[in-house]
Amino acid sequence: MEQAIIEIHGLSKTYGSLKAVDNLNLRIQQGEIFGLLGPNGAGKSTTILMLLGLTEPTAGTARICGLDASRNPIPVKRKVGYMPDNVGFYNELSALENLKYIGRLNGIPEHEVETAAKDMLISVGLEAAMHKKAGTYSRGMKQRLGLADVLLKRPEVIILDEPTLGIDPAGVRDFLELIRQLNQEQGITILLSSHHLHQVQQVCSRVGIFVGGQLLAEGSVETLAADLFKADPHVVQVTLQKAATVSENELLQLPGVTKVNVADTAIEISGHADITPDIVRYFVHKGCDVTGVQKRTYGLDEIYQRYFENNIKENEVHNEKSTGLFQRSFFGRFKKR
Ligand SMILES: Nc1ncnc2c1ncn2[C@@H]1O[C@H](COP(=O)(O)OP(=O)(O)OP(=O)(O)O)[C@@H](O)[C@H]1O
Repeated sequence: MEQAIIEIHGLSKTYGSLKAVDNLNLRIQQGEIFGLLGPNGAGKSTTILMLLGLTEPTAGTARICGLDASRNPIPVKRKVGYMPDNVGFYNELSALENLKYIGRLNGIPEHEVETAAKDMLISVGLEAAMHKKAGTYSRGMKQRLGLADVLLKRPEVIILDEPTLGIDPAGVRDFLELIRQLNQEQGITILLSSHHLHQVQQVCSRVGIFVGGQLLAEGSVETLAADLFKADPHVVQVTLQKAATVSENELLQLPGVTKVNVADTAIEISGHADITPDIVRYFVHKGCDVTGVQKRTYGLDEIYQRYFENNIKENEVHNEKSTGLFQRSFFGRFKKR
């Protein structure tokens, strides 16, 4: 089997009676952008800390860049760049001065440190602001500076913990684009932890859905969707100009149609195959004025909800209240931002 750049096997961490991470198994290949997706308290940060050798596992192993993280924390630090959710800088120093300082700490020789720092600032789009004090930077600019800081040691893997927290939508878009570029142009493997479903979906090749210390599922969004929605993978939403008498039975007679849901002028039809042409023909033949036809694709939010429907109810019966709270706050946060 091809060696993965991150290999987690049977990894657990308990704090007293709390299982923060519970028997986690995960492999991430070189060059992937992997999204660790889960709500607050799911165990993402604890997993990251174990991968960096910053906290000792209760059981299991975390290997990164061929190193056992808990046995080799210092070599791991050299190969892995870690950006926490709140990066700290010297506010009175300029971005360039901050980076030069970090470069020296990382052992970059004096005659190279200025060029190296400038190169990194240029690569993260901070060229014009490099002489400004870090204290005057916006949250988005600070995250870029954080990325430059991490890149300075030319890491093989970058771990980003909630990197887009508190950045405005345009800043998020630019930051995600930057991550994608780094991955494509420099082949850096990226592990990104987040609870923002749509952001993760935009940038990650594979995701892991992490809840209550356990990995509920992993795979590409397409694979997860195909697996979860295999009963009726194709959904067509038809909108009519005005409510018509639509016969659900007639629609159910059309080849491949498995489910019909009529709500006033909006009709949702599910099927085994792509049923769009037959559906459109049906409504036109009935003389209905069709104002919209849309094929629904399943994104991470549907996948997440389906996991809740299928797993959470059974797994967390003992903790029903907190699950409800968590579910509400998770989707609440996702929708608000
Ligand atoms: N040092 C600690 N001592 C006791 N409990 C801890 C400690 N660190 C984390 N926990 C608990 O472990 C669980 C997982 O926390 P963790 O920070 O890993 O979650 P997370 O998914 O990163 O969430 P967040 O996005 O809020 O950081 C939480 O219930 C948290 O309270």
